[in-house]
Amino acid sequence: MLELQGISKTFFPGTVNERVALAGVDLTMNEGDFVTVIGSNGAGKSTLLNALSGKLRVDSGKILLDGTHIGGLAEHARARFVGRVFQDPMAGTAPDLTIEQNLALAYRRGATRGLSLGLTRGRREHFAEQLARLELGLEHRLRAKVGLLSGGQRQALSLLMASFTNPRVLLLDEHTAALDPQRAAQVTQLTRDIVSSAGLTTLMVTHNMQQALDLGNRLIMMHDGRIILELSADEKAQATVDDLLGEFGKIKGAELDDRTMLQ
Ligand SMILES: Nc1ncnc2c1ncn2[C@@H]1O[C@H](COP(=O)(O)OP(=O)(O)OP(=O)(O)O)[C@@H](O)[C@H]1O
Repeated sequence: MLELQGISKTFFPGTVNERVALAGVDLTMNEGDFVTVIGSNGAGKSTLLNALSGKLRVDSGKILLDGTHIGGLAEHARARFVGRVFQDPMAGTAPDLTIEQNLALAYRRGATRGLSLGLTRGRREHFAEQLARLELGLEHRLRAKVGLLSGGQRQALSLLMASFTNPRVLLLDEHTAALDPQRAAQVTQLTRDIVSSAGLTTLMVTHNMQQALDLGNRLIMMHDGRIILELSADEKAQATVDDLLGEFGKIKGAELDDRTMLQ
């Protein structure tokens, strides 16, 4: 179980640039919960994921994984149990390394430095099996440099790498936003398959309302550093994009991203 208890973060406190990014967020996720996160611009969505991954330290509040406080652990220490995929397809993979080298690095994530990549025959076979799940033919290109892949292929690979070691928490930060609609749909489907087959506890930020409704079993809406709406599985199943836009309409001054408005 993952529990966020009153987590808060203010950037540049006490200055003219002060920004309250998280204002006491409480969220409890059970094992296997897949929560989609939507919100206005600057609502605190990325900051929430950064707080969970350890990229930034919160000012107050607790992050508990099965009752253990992990808020004090550095990002590299959390990498063992937190997987993350970013919006930028270039962010999750190393372009100058081959597909198998990237996978090997993901495989030993969180292990002590200095170990070899351990690219044994058995390991390569395992990688090929995993890559075959993507249905992109990458299992035949284990020694190709990742820099040669398309954005969609790299994002699919990032997703596989992030989920490879069965992380306790998977964080998806608008991971389909930079892809064309066809590739985005493919990576969305892959997300559904990978998360459900491994039963991963997942938080996914998206500006795509339909995607937020289609994926996952719960939905939260954020504004001004707070969770202002939570939908349970049943409520989410019945909700429409218009309902969500209606909820946004109730927030005074909420700025929605152009990508949200265009849907
Ligand atoms: N590193 C930072 N330094 C200063 N302010 C920051 C930093 N990161 C985020 N903020 C501010 O914190 C607030 C929340 O930002 P955050 O990026 O979490 O929002 P978001 O919901 O992800 O927004 P968007 O959908 O526009 O990407 C904003 O006011 C933002 O300007």
